[in-house]
Amino acid sequence: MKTILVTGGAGFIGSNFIRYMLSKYKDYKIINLDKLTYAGNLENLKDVEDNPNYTFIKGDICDKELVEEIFSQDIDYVVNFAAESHVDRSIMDPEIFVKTNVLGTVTLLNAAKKAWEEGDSFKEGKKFLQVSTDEVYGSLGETGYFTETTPLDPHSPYSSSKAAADLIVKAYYDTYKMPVNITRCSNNYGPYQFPEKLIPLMINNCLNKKPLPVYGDGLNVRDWLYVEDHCKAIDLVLHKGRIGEIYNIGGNNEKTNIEIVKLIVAYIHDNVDPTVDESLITYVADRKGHDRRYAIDATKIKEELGWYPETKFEEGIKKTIEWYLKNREWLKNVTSGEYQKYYERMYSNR
Ligand SMILES: Cc1cn([C@H]2C[C@H](O)[C@@H](COP(=O)(O)OP(=O)(O)O[C@H]3O[C@H](C)C(=O)[C@H](O)[C@H]3O)O2)c(=O)[nH]c1=O
Repeated sequence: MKTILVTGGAGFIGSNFIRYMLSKYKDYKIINLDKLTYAGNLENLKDVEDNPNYTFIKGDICDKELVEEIFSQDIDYVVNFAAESHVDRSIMDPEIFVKTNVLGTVTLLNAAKKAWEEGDSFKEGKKFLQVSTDEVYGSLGETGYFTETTPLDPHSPYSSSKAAADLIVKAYYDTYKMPVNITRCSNNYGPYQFPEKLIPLMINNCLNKKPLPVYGDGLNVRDWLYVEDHCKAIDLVLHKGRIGEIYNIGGNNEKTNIEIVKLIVAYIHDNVDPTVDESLITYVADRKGHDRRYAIDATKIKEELGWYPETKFEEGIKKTIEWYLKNREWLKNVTSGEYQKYYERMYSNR
């Protein structure tokens, strides 16, 4: 029996992780601490809300009192998903990214340290897992891959805040020998992703026959990872990762943005609405400081823990689009109200 504190569990990756863990470990307790920002949604966990092993707490990881109170329970693992994660929003409004991503991480680390310390060391079997991103490494040219030893060179306020948090986590290992791991994943896709990110945004716009805004020349490259494969990797690192280590988690699946958009258009055209076609694609002003290419070398996690991305992209993207088609009500709910204002602000002057 283990108790895991999952932060940001009502978000995209966090909710997929909670679902995965509850179904795999019937005797694990999961506490989900989530602030329920615009991107966190309890609808994402409707199917598990009555599970006796699952508890939800609404709150901010920056709230020291609340976090310390949660640690009055015997927490074995922390998996810190809670983060402001959208690069474009970080360009418009950096402050909240530093607050949640950096200060929030330190608040969690401090509470875990206080609860787990035993004399000069830490109680057995505890771990703090920081979920990070390949964006901390910066941008690649046409060749090469990020390894765990690639120097940090973040460019956006978002990636800089994540790099700062990674360094704080590392400092707690270097200084206090706190049991930590850092994972750095590539671009995730799959069910429950908020439609500010490329794939669900394009699906939603196709379904509403709205222009498909492609930044710059559309040739930026991302390495796409199916969210369930990411959850499996985190589970492995949590249980078997060597203390103090960083693990890259990549999809081994590089695609240009325009390839992704055309693929979504073709799927919707062929399966849903034949009037949706590539004429919806609209090239718009580029993202400021837009990283050109991300590509991950995931040799370490494969060799040490036997993990590799199992889901082929063709299969994953099909499952993803079909999930959005089956969950149009969810899509409609998350894109009403505030989302419209965000969309106007983000795209009207591009
Ligand atoms: C929303 C949008 C995006 N794009 C481009 C910009 C990027 O080159 C690519 C993917 O953008 P997105 O914002 O979905 O994701 P990234 O900026 O690569 O970052 C994502 O993957 C990493 C790992 C994280 O850590 C971030 O949290 C996560 O948001 O599509 C467009 O061309 N048009 C659009 O409307």
